[in-house]
Amino acid sequence: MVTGRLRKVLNEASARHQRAVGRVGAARAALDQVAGGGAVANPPAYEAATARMADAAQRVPKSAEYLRVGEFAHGSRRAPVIVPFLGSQQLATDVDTRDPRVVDLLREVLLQLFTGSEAGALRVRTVDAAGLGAAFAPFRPLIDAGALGAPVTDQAGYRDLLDQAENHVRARLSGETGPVLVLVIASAPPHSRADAERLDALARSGASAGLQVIACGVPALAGAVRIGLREGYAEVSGGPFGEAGLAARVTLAAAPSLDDMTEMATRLAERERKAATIGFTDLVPTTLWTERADEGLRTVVGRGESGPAVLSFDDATPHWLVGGRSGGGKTVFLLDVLYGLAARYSPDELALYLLDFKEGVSFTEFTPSELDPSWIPHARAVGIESDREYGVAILRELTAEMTRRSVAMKRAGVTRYAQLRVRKQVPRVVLVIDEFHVLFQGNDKVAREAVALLEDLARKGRSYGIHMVLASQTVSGIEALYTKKDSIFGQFPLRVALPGANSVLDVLNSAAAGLRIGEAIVNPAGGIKDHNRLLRFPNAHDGSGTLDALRHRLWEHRAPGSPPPPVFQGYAEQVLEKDSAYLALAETAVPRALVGRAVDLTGSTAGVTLDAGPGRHLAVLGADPVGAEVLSAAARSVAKQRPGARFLFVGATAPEIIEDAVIDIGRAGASVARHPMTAFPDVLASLAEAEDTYLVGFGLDAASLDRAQTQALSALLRRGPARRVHVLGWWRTMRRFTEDLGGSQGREDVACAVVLNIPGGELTGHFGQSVADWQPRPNRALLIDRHADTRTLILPFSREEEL
Ligand SMILES: Nc1ncnc2c1ncn2[C@@H]1O[C@H](COP(=O)(O)OP(=O)(O)OP(=O)(O)O)[C@@H](O)[C@H]1O
Repeated sequence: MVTGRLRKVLNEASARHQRAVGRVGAARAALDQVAGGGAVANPPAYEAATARMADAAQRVPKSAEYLRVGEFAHGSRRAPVIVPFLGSQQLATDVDTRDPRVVDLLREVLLQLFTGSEAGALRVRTVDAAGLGAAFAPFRPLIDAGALGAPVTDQAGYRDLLDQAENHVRARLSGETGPVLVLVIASAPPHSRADAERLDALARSGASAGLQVIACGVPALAGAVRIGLREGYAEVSGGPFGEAGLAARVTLAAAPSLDDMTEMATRLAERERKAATIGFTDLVPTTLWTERADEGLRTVVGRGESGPAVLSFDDATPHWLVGGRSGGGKTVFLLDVLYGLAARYSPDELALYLLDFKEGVSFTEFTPSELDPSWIPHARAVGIESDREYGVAILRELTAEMTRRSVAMKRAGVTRYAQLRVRKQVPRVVLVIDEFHVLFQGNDKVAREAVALLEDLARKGRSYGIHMVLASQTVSGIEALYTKKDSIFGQFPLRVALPGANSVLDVLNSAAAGLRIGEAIVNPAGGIKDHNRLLRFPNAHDGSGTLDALRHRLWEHRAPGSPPPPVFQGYAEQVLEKDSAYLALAETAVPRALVGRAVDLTGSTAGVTLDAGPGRHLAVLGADPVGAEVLSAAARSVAKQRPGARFLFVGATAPEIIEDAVIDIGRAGASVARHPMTAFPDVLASLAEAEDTYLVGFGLDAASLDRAQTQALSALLRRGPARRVHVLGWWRTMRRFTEDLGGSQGREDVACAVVLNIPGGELTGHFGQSVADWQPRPNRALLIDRHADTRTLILPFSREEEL
C-alpha cells in the first residue's frame, strides 16, 4: 500500500520532473527544428533557438534540481546545457574518470550539487577504483565533514554501497524522510553482471525515492541523462533530450582551479558541519522527570538522518552492546544516554548502576567530590577502576533484585513487570558496564561466576525491568565467553557501533568502517546488515557547562535525605581515620582488628575478630611496605576497643610507623611499650602467663627463632587467646612465616591473614587451593579467615598520602 507521505513524495518528484522536462525539452524541440546531427541548415533560426535554450537555462532555478554540464556554441553565441537531476533524472557518462574531461565534469557537477542544495540535505557516497579516490581529492574537507563518503576503491566496498543504497530506497518507500543519497561512481571496480543490474535497478527507480546516481563509464544507465564523450566534444541524450539527444556539440563544463575547489569545499564543509551539529541541550527535555517507565525507557541520543534519534530499553531492545576503539567516543555516547535518561525519568522510575573497568574517569561525574558535592540521584552504585570482584558483587546484587521482583510479582498475582509497578515502586534498572571484557578476563572462578550471572540477567532481566549496556573496545577474544557468546549476546539486539568498532555488528556488516568521531551506526537487529541507522551524537563535554548545570538541577530535585551512591574507586587510598566503622568503634571485650575496605557493593569495613578461640591472631604477609601500615591500622583499631589492654611493639623495620602507632595507642589510654626485634625471644617468654596483651610485630621474619622459641610462639598462638593475648604480626616472606609456625602442624595457629604481594601459587601449601587464583596487585590484599572460611578481596588501609 502506498502511504500518504510516500504519495506526496512521488507526486512532488513527478511535478519537478515535468517542470524540468518541460523547460529543457521545449528548448530542445526548438533546436531540433533547425539543426540535425550538428549540421545547421538555417543559421538565424538556429540562433533564435539557441537563445531560447539559454533563456530556458536562465530561468532554471539555481538548485541541484538541475545541473549545468556544459555549453554549446554557434558563432559567438553560447548556451548552457542544463540537465534535470535531483528528483527526476540520473546522470551517466560513457567513459569513466580515466578521461580527464570526465574528472573535470564530475568535480564541477559535485560542486553544483552541494551549492545547489541545503546543508545536510545530501549524503554523497563515492567510488573511484581506477583513480584510488583521486577524482575526489579536492573535496577532502567535505569528506572530513562526513557530507562526502571516503571513496570506495574495491569490489567489497562497492557492493556495500549498493546494499546501503537499496536499504535507503526501501526505507524511503516505507515512509522515512531525510537526506537524499547520491551515489557518485567515478570509476567502478571490476564487478559482476548482477552488480550492474542492481545499479541499473537503483538508477531506474531511485530518483523518486531519494536516491541519485552519477555513474561514469556506464553508457546505458537507466533513467539517466547520458553524456557521450567524442573527440573534441560531447553528446547529451536521454531524459528530456530523448534518445536522439541534443542536436548540438557540447563542450563539457570545466571545474574551477584546484585551489578554488579546495576553498569552496572548505566553505561547504563548514556549512555541512554546522548543519550536522547537534548540541547536548537537544537531548534533554526542558522539564525534568515527566516520563513513566512502565513499558520501557526511551531517550534521544542524537540526530539520525530523518531527525532526532530515539533509542529504547524495552521488550524489543532490552539490552545494548556498544563497541568502539579507545578514543572512539564510548564514554561520551554513554554520558549522552545516561543524562538523557536521568533528565526524563525520576529516580522512582530509573535506577542506575555504573561500572567502569578502565583507568579513567568516565563515571566520576555521577559521584560527589570535594570540588563538587553534587551527584546523580539515580545512581545506586558507581564503580570506577573497578575490580572484577566488584563487578561480580554488582551482578549478584542485581540477580538478587531480580529474585525479589519475581517474588513480589508472584505475591501480587501479576505476570508482568508493568503490572507490578502499579502496586509497588520498582524503578527500571540500567546497568552500564564500560570495558566489560575486563570482567570476563581469564578463566578463573571470578570470570566463571561473572559469566553465569550475566547470562542469567541477560535472559531474564527484561521481564523484571532490568536492562544492561555493555560497552567495550573488543568483544572477541574473551575466553570465558567462548561457549556462551551466542546465548549471551543474542540477548543484546541493539548494537551501537562507534568508530573502530570491530565486532558489535555482524561479520558481513562493515558499516562502522567509515565512521568518524561523533557518529554511530545503530542496529536494532543484532548487527545484521539491512538494519543500520547512522546517527550523530553530541559531545556531552563540549565545554559549555551544560552538563554540569544539568547534574546540579538533577541533584537539587532529589528527594530530601536521599544519600549519595556508594562509590568504589579502585585507585583510592583507604585511610583508617576516615573509616566510619573505625570512627564508631567503642570499648568491647572482643575487639575487631580493622584492616581495610572490602571490594563489595558498599565498601564495607573489613576486619577480623580477635575472640578467645585458639589461633585468633592476624598475620600480614608479603614484603610490600603497605604491610606495616595495615598492621598499624589493625593495632590502632584494637586499641580503641581495648583501652585497658597492654600493647607490646617489636620492630625490625618501619620505625616511623611504629612510632606513630605507639603515640596513637598511648593517647587512647592503653599501656604501650616498644622493643627492638632482638628482644623478641624475651618478650615471647614474658608472655607465657600474661593476660590482655597484644603483641604487635613488624618484620617478624627477621626474628630467626630457635627451636625452643618456635615452640614458645606456638604455645602462645594456641593458648594465648583464652587469656586475651593475641599476636598481630607482619612477616615479609611466606617461608619464614610457615617456619615460625613450625610447618604444617602450625597451620591452624594463625587463623587470619592479610596477604599482600605473594602470589596464590605460594600460598596454597599453607592456605589450601581456594587461594590459588590470588594475583597480587597494587592497593589490593586478600583477607583470609580460616575459621569463618572466607577469602575477601580488600583495599588495605594505608597512610594518607602527604601532598
Ligand atoms: N560526539 C562528539 N562530538 C565531538 N567530539 C567528540 C564526540 N564524542 C567524542 N568526542 C571527542 O573524542 C574524545 C574521546 O571520546 P571518549 O572519551 O568518549 O572516548 P572513549 O571511547 O571513551 O575512549 P577511552 O576508551 O580511551 O576512554 C573526547 O574527549 C572528545 O574530545
